[in-house]
Amino acid sequence: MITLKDLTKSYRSGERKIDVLKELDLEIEQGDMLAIMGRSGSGKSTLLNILAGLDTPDSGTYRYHQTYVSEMNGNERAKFRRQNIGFIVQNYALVDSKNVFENIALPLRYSKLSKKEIKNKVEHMLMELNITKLKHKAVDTLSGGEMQRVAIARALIQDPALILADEPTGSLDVQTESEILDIFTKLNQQGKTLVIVTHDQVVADHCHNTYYMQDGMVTPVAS
Ligand SMILES: Nc1ncnc2c1ncn2[C@@H]1O[C@H](COP(=O)(O)OP(=O)(O)OP(=O)(O)O)[C@@H](O)[C@H]1O
Repeated sequence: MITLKDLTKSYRSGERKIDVLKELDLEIEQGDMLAIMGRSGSGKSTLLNILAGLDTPDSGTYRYHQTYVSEMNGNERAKFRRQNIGFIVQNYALVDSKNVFENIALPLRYSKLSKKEIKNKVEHMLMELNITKLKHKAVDTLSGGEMQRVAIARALIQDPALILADEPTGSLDVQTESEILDIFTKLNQQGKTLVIVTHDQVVADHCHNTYYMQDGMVTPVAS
């Protein structure tokens, strides 16, 4: 599904150049559920942002099925992202001024769907994630677990094939983490591919494969 080849990425910080990715290679199979672990600052978020098309490598290639994302311009990447990627972050990134329904509907704002079609889609998503009763609530009144369910619903509303999650359970208690992991497992069983950046071995244990990021590269961890 995905082939990353010889990816490099550096950042400048004043006079200093930080080489974050150093000729990184990675293959991700369709239907995989993959954890990426590694120390703070090792480049996990950088890698995830490149996979999402939010950031670009300095060199190397990123192939998604038959298309080269690494050759796309900004507009093409934005379209690629809308069509293929669901992105979930640790702190949910919900819009406080909008309620649960409106947050989940956000990615559809440029779609050609009618109001009724959007309503149906969002209501289906609310049901799937068992949060129908939260529909009209302000997001800043929700618990962490509820916020993450809303964020997952929003990430899934366009039915992306690839779900990228950056520390998705990092702010949650053990019980809520377990519920979110069950949701991820169910999504994977429905055919979604998941890549999860995590510091948490419990999360990695739920995945089929784990990679460790170090020295700008990823290596598989034997299970
Ligand atoms: N936009 C940026 N400008 C400058 N330096 C950056 C930028 N983004 C990341 N970095 C640096 O690149 C390195 C890798 O950062 P990254 O966030 O990818 O690591 P990480 O493994 O996800 O860390 P953490 O586990 O703490 O989230 C760090 O040294 C970071 O300071």
